[in-house]
Amino acid sequence: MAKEPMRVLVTGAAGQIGYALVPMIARGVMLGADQPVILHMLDIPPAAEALNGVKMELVDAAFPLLKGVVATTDVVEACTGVNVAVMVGGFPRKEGMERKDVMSKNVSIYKAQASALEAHAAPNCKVLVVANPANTNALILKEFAPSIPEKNVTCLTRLDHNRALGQISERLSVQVCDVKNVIIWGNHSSTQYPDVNHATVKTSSGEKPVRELVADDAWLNGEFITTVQQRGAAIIKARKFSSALSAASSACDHIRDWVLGPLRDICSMGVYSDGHMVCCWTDLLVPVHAAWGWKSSVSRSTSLKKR
Ligand SMILES: NC(=O)C1=CN([C@@H]2O[C@H](COP(=O)(O)OP(=O)(O)OC[C@H]3O[C@@H](n4cnc5c(N)ncnc54)[C@H](O)[C@@H]3O)[C@@H](O)[C@H]2O)C=CC1
Ligand SMILES: O=C([O-])CC(=O)C(=O)O
Repeated sequence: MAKEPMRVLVTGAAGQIGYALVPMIARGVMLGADQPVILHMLDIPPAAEALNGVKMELVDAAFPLLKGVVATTDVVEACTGVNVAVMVGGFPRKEGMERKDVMSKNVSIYKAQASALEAHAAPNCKVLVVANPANTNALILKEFAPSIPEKNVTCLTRLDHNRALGQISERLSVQVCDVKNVIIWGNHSSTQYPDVNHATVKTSSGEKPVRELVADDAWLNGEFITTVQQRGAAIIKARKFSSALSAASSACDHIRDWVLGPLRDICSMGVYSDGHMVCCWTDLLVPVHAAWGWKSSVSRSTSLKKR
């Protein structure tokens, strides 16, 4: 029997991440190839015409899984009945800025949208905050939507996780799908800690630790970490815009693993923390005292199986 459609909200849908993300959702990349979806797209009034253009393209692409599109500048209409909310709306940083430099503009957006989600989203709505500073925006959203369970409010560190996989794959000239179990600790900022201490690569003679195969601790403890930490800035320098297709794809990975699970490998996501960080996968739970991140920010890597 065909599944009931799930309603997926994308805020900032007329922007560059939105433009890359909505076709991925409509194709089943986020929720599965047998899951019909109704897309709710929100943007601000100055972007209404562009938003309508995105809607026209979604119609023109004739996605079989796409059962409806709500394109609106009304936050209540956008949030009504949504099962998944991907919060991309906000302002990106420009070259030379840190992500925290867009905080004052973006944080106020998350207060208003939290209230609308709290009042109108479906029960158990799962929220992913992408807009920067992603951890802080997620914290604001959680505070202003107290009836949404805190475990349902997350932010994106999967892009950093995927970047770490990509760097290891390039360094070792192996397929990225053969690299697993990197961890991103801390915030989606230049203070994050990409950790390869549990990471392995599938080889013809079994799984091998990344540290053993790379055999260059100076690189792993130095250039590798700064490359992942600074990758967003490097993309801005090269493209003059911040990353979009990789952010959209990583948002799909985040929600897919969360909703569809079960996980076999470690994945990284920002979740609410009481000051500790926990990394767990399969049945193994490894608590680590928080050495970075700020108090009550969302900053841990976790297996969704435990959530
Ligand atoms: N967490 C992560 O890994 C990443 C986060 N980002 C962040 O994602 C955000 C979006 O990036 P882009 O799509 O490149 O920016 P963009 O400027 O292309 O698009 C943002 C969209 O949000 C809309 N918007 C602004 N205020 C809004 C509001 N109150 N309600 C709904 N929509 C609103 C804008 O009109 C625009 O269409 C930025 O904050 C960026 O820094 C970007 C890449 C990775
Ligand atoms: O760096 C930025 O501003 C955009 C972003 O968060 C990323 O690409 O990681």
